[in-house]
Amino acid sequence: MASGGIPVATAWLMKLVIDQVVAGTSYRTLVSCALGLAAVGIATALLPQITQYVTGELDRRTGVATQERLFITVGRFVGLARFEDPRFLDRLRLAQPFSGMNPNDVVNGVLGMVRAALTMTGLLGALFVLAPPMALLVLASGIPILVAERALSRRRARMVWEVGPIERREFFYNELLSDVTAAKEVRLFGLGTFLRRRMLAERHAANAAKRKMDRRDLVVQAGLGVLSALVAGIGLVWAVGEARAGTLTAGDIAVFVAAVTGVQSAVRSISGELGHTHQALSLFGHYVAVNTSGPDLPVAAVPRPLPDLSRGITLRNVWFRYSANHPWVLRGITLHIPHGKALALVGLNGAGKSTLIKLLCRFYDPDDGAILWDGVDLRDVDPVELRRRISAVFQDFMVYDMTAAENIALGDLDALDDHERLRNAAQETGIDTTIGKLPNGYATLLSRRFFMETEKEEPVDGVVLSGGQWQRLALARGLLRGQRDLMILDEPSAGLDAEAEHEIHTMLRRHRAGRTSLLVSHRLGVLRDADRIVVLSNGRVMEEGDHAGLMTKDGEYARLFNLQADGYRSPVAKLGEGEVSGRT
Ligand SMILES: Nc1ncnc2c1ncn2[C@@H]1O[C@H](COP(=O)(O)OP(=O)(O)OP(=O)(O)O)[C@@H](O)[C@H]1O
Repeated sequence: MASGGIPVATAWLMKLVIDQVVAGTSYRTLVSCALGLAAVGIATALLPQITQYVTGELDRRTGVATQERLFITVGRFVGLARFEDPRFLDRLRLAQPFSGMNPNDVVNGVLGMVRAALTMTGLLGALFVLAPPMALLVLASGIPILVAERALSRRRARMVWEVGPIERREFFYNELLSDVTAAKEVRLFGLGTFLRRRMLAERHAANAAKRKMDRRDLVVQAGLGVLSALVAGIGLVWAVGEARAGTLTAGDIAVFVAAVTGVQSAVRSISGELGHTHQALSLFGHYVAVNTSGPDLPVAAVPRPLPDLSRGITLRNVWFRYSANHPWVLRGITLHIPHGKALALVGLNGAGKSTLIKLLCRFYDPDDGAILWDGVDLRDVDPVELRRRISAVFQDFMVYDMTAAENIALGDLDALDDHERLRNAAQETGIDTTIGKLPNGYATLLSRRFFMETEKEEPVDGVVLSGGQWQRLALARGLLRGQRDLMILDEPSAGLDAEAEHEIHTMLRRHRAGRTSLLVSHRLGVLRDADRIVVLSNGRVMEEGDHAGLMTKDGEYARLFNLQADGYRSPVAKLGEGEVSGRT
């Protein structure tokens, strides 16, 4: 605000100094005016620095507050569907501070406009005193500037939204080219050039949209600049004529020139700020839209209490598809997971096993039918409470770039500082000895993406585990959750060697004895002792029974089981033996 008044004060004090010099007033008065001018000069020098610091601090504070609020909202989404919606992901990207969203920009824009309006009003006042028609002309010349800037900022906001998906794809290729997991295939299959070209194609597409916008900006701004110069030129010619006729003093001319250029620059500044504020508001709009997007799955206002599981979980005619544009994945599934028993799900790839598990965790709701926990519909209970009762090891478990202790503790954050519990879980899955041998034991960073945080001056590298070791660690994370009502194991031994698989399954068998569990594995041998085996095919229950019963029935389960068993028992196929020999 203070800096808004400075140009006005400078122009007016300047006029006084010039007029007094010309009129030959006393030295004392002249000095006091000059001192006033000097004081304004000091303020002119200091205010931009102070403003810059204050703006920076406001940016930092609003940045923290908005990021925190945004991720509290994102954390409240119960299901997964939003994270699979490209439109939502675009919006989420634009709502984040790194994409330029900063609510403080709105505040700064408004303050900037007020500041410029203050300057403009002061200078216009001065201009009006000297030359009323000129004041009106300058004011009128501001109108096209305002209209043009508003149209430009609307266009720019639309462009930012349209470029969003393009930049997200570019980021995806960028990540692929710098990610160590992707690096193997990228190098072996020679994908570097292909991916780089795709990344650059996205960049070119984004640049083309921005260039088009900048060109439009250039043409409009140049036109506005010429218009302003014309108005100032007309004014100057008029002022010189008036001065010659003796109507204007030398000081008047000084203030006139300062006022015309000052008013014009204030009008430009107002319209520029208007454009920035409009853009900041439209980015802020994405932030507001995410924050007010409401729950992704309906949550009961007064959730029903979730009883301790005593009878079991029932799926009653469950139909599900990922969206109206996707095919049905589950087509009328009805099955019961009895309390205290182990139920195994078997089926070919894509049969719907993992989908069924996701519904049990209520990451999605069935489109039709219901899932009942001791008779209570999952839709009626608090999802946080439901998940507290479940322990799970997913097929695509997470590998966190954190320490070994943290990687296990993420299964139950209460155990973060409970070394005893972490070790017990690690011992159960046979990973304790491996962790013990790491350079920093449980405090070893299991990643080479960052350096370890140690006391040492020199940076210390993290450690990389093998696939099977990670699998054991993920299992330890699941087991850390202890005695939950339902234990879900989706391919818990996929990466393990034969010995480890046997050892882990013996341990899991012991662990799940008397507990309700759901198992999924393509290695049918490890499922054979489940209390009940359900064969899914194309989203339907095809067969159901125990191992012996299903083998006697000689249906799909028996076919798959025998196929796998034959693979182990039958001698190596003769065909091709000759071709293979001699090759490495
Ligand atoms: N997030 C998703 N969005 C859309 N379709 C999906 C999604 N996840 C899975 N599908 C589709 O649902 C079907 C069932 O997938 P699901 O992962 O449940 O199979 P699965 O029986 O677990 O298979 P697998 O044995 O290969 O793990 C597949 O056709 C798959 O393409």
